[in-house]
Amino acid sequence: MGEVDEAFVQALEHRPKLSFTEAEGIPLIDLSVLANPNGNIDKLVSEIGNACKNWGFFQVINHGVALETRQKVENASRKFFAQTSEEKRKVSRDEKRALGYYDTEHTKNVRDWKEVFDFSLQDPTLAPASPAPDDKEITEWHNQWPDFPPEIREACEEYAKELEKLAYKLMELIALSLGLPENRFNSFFEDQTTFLRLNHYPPCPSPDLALGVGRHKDSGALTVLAQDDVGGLEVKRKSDGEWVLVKPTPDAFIINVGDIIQVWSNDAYESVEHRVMVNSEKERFSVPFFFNPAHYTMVKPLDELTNEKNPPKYRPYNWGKFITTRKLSNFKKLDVENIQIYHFKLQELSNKLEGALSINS
Ligand SMILES: O=C(O)CCC(=O)C(=O)O
Ligand SMILES: [Fe+2]
Repeated sequence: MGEVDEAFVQALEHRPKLSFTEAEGIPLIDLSVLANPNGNIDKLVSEIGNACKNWGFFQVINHGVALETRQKVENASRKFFAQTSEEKRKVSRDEKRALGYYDTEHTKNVRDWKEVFDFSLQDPTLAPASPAPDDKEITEWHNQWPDFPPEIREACEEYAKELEKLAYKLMELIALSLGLPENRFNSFFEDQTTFLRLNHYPPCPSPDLALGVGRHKDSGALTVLAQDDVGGLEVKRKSDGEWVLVKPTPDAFIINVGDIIQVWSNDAYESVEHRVMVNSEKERFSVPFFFNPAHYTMVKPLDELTNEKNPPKYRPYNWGKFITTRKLSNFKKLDVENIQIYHFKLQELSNKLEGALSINS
């Protein structure tokens, strides 16, 4: 099949299997008890803790986000992506503008079969001007709203606010599940760098060779994802390393632990690899909400979760510098692996550190 450009072709070992065996899927958690002021949340906290520990991924239902709010974004997203490239490129992301439309993202140096539109929850969002460790200059990320469809801005802003409430609730439940006070994580998000992404995966002539998104872990704290009814998201099951399809569940959100929770929890909860398969017939849409802390956050294992027997497994890293290093890497092909949390891991892999730091220079 010569129809897919070489840039999209995955190495043999990373190509998707197009037939699946029926496998145990990620946990489904009912959040309805949160709507009841006298509800006992102990059972819920333990379900969330088990899901974070054993899977790093789960779905939630009865989450309090109105279906209409979600549908408005999905409809606006369909209308936006149905336009010509020329129209979409009027709001392009580039080295200077961190947010907007983009269709050449690479994951692990292979191009993804997708196009995206990024916008941040807080407009503007403050972030470092460059990845250089000594550069203290701060810049503002501004949203770039397209003219069409006219309702896209309001739909996205309303959705982002609703999702933020859900993300805080989930972080509170995760804090409780780690034996921490409910509000332990809240202050990290005061000047948050949270952003949302409209993903469009067009039909692909060779779904056996390319991926919508190559295998990766999410680098932020927590991801709350809405997927449509097409399916394609696969999660690497912790118990046996098999890729498991996350079957679409109507009106559910898919939640996953990101790298920052992994570090905060000192590996009690792990960020899990996932990827997106594409489909030769159907296009697919999804909307992740990436809940990310303030740029000045020094990410490190929480003092309460470490002690002499369980010493910190990571040295602190600056979240703003991490994310700007990642963003910049989208615009130049790296000859080294992109920055990853294991580069900050103590003891193990310390020789990898040199390679990671050279990205910054
Ligand atoms: O589209 C999806 O289902 C997941 C996308 C994803 O993993 C990401 O954008 O980080
Ligand atoms: Fe992801």
